Amino acid sequence: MAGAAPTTAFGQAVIGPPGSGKTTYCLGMSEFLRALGRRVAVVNLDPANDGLPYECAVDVGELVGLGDVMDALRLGPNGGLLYCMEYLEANLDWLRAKLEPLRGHYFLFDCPGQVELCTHHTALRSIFSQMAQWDLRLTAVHLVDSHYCTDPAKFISVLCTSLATMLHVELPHVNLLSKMDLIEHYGKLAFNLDYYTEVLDLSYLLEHLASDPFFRRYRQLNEKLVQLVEDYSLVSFIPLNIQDKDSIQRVLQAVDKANGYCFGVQEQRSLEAMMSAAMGADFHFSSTLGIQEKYLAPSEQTAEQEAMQL
Ligand SMILES: Nc1nc2c(ncn2[C@@H]2O[C@H](COP(=O)(O)OP(=O)(O)OP(=O)(O)O)[C@@H](O)[C@H]2O)c(=O)[nH]1
Ligand SMILES: [Mg+2]
Repeated sequence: MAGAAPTTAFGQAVIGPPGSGKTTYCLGMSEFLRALGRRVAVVNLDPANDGLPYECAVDVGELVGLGDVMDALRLGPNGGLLYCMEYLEANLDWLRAKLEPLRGHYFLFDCPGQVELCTHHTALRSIFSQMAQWDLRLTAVHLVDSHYCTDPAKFISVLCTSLATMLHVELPHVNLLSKMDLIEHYGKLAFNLDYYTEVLDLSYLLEHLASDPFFRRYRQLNEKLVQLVEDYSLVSFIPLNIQDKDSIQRVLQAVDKANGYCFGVQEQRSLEAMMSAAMGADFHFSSTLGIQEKYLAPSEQTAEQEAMQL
């Protein structure tokens, strides 16, 4: 890797709110990367994740069990999960010993969905910064459900949490709008898609909110929040349809650029050339990535599923 020692490892820290699609992303991205010829190791850092759909190289559940913590310390799921992450932070030699034999792999870290872990709690950030000391160059891949584009107020809150996450996690960063295969089912968006992905002039969002009597009272607050996001001008999104290889390719190019992987000698050829060589027309994911029928856009449902619904 240009500028990278032979021991340098690369990977993605997959973060985002509960249900945003992190685990499904790790499955889809790992299949895509393996088709590209990368040796992939998926590491589960979410003690609440059970029934993992992917081949898990390291599972934090071997170190600390959320159920045990909740029982022993009489904590709820959220407090229990934060305790587990603090316990992992205090026992990083365990994680290092697990990762060492995987040198040469490309890592995907499937992280917990608690928003506070990415906006103000320090455990996850210090785990990432410790990994940087181990010469593991990560890109934070932050998933946000594209459903939030359907409501201006929700989109403003997503902009704020995305900005707070970027400033707190302190990693090269890519924001994704996930579940784009469902976007048409959410009804007509107020603006076209690149308004949301490029985060263009947010004053239009405010106009939209002002028309709602409930939000009219909070106009000044919304103006300040929008101004904060615009002042930093850090937030933008890449739309992701996890079942579409061109969509994943665009995400991977942004991720590889962010953490410097793309400047490496390992893949002299451009990613596109790698894709067409490795993918061909017949590349397909091994399953619907565990996306339950109820989440599948009708176009994705097979004929027999449709027949069953008649
Ligand atoms: N249609 C569709 N459904 C998806 C997609 N990604 C995830 N889902 C569904 O959304 C639900 C949540 O997905 P997960 O991958 O478990 O989300 P997560 O972020 O790991 O959730 P937590 O582990 O609870 O934080 C599952 O039922 C998935 O099948 C997608 O791209 N499209
Ligand atoms: Mg998950």
